[in-house]
Amino acid sequence: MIRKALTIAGSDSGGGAGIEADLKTFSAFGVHGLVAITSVTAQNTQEVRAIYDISPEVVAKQIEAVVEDIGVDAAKTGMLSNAKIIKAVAKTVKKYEFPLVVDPVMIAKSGAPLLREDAMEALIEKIIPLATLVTPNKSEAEKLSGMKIEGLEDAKKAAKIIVEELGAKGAIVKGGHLSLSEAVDVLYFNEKFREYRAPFVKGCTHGTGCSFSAAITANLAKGKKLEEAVRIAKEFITMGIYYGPRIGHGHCPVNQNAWIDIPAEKWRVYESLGNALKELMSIDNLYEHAPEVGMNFIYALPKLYARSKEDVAGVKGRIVKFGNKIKPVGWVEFGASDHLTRAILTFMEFFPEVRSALNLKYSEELIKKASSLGLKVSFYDRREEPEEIKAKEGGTIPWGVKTAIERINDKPDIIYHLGDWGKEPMLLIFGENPEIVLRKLKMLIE
Ligand SMILES: Cc1ncc(COP(=O)(O)OP(=O)(O)O)c(N)n1
Ligand SMILES: Cc1nc(C(=O)O)sc1CCOP(=O)(O)O
Repeated sequence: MIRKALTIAGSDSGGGAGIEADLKTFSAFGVHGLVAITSVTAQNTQEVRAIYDISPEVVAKQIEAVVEDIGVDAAKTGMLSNAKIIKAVAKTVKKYEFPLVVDPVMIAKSGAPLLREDAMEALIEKIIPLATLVTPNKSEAEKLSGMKIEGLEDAKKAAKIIVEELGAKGAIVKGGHLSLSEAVDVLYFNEKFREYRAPFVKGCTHGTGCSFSAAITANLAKGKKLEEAVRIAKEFITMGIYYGPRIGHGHCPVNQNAWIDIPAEKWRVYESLGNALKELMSIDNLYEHAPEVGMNFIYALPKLYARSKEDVAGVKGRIVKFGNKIKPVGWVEFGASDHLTRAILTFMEFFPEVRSALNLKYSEELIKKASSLGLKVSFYDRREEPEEIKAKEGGTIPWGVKTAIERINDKPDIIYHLGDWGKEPMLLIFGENPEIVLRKLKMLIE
C-alpha cells in the first residue's frame, strides 16, 4: 500500500529547503508526497530575495483537496509565514486525524525572517497544540519556551515546556547549534527523555530542518513509532549533510537523495564490475600480462559518493595467475582494493567521470602498441618521488597519478611506472566504467 505524506510549507526556488526538500525526502522513503504551498520564496543558497504569501483560503483548499480525495497518513508544517495562514491551517488540519509534525520555521539559514513578528503568538496558540511533534532548533526552542538554552539540560527543559505548557504531544530540540562534541537532539515524548546522537559531519546544511522533519513525517506515514521515526530521520539527515552537493555560493543544500542513491549506485557498480570480471576471465592469454603481485579490477561510486576505500569496489584477494588462466581469489566487494583505489580516487579529482581501472604487468611492447592505437599514455618515476611524500604511508600512488596527469595535461588512458626497489613495474588502464576499461584492454592485448 502506498503511503501519503502532506507538507504544508513554503517553496524554495533554490530547491534546498521548504516544499522542495520535503518532497525529495518523502520520495527517498518511498512515500507519495502531497503539498499545500503557503508561500513562494525567491531564494538561493545565499539569500531570500522575495516572499509572496498564498491566500489563506487557497492554503486551506489545497489541504482539503488532497485529504478528501487521496488521503493523508501524516503531515508536516514548515514555513507558515503569517498569522492568517497559521489560523487557516490550524482550522483545517483540526478536522482530520493524521499525525502532525511541526517544524517551527522562523528564520532562514541566510538570516531572512520566514515568519512575521506578529505571527509567533498564533503559531504558539493555534499550531503547537495540534502537534504530534515539534522540531525546533536552539533559537526556535528559545523563542517557543521563553528560556535561554546553553546546553543539554536546558534543551531538555525547553522540550518539556513545549510539551507541558504549550500542549504539543512531543518536542525534539535539535542540538546542531549547541556547542557539544556531537550533534545531540533531545526528545521529550510520553513523559520520557531520549537522546539521539550523531557525529558532527562537515557538509551542506541548507534545508536540514525541513528534511529532518519531513523524514520523521514520512516514517510516521509508514506506520513507524515516533521514537523509531526520529532515529531513522537522524541517520538520514547525517548522511544528507555529509553528501550534500557543493552548489551555489552560500549554504549548500542537504542531499536527500543520498539515502536511496548510495544503495542504488552500489548495486549498479557491483553488477557492472561483476559482469566485466566474468568477461575478463574469458580473455585468452591474459595470464601472460598478470603481474606477480596479482591484478585487480575496480569501479568507484560516482564522484559525489566516492570518498574513501569503502566507496570503491574491487576483487577481494585480487586476480591471480592459475596455470595458463587467471582466477579471482574472491569476488567483487567494496573496500577490497588499496593500490588501485588510491589511484582512482586521485584520478577522479581531475576527471570525475573516470571511475574504473585495472592493472597489468608493465611491458614496453604494450606501451608502444597503446601509443600506436592512439591511446593517451603517461607515466611516473618512483625515483623522483619527493622524500616527504615517500615518508607518508600510501602517498606514492596519489603523487604518481597526479604527476602523470600533469605531465601530459590531458586525460590518460594508461599510466605506467617502471618500479623501484621491491616494486614491480606496472601499467594501469583507466576508463569511465569497467566495459570501457575492458575495451581498451582488448585493444592492447588481442
Ligand atoms: C521556503 C523555506 N522554508 C523553510 C526554510 C528554512 O530552511 P533553512 O534556512 O535551511 O533552515 P533549516 O531548514 O535548515 O532549519 C527556508 N529557507 N525556506
Ligand atoms: C600491488 C599493486 N601495486 C600497484 C601499483 O600501481 O603500483 S597495482 C597493484 C595491484 C592491485 O592492488 P590492490 O588490490 O591493492 O588494488
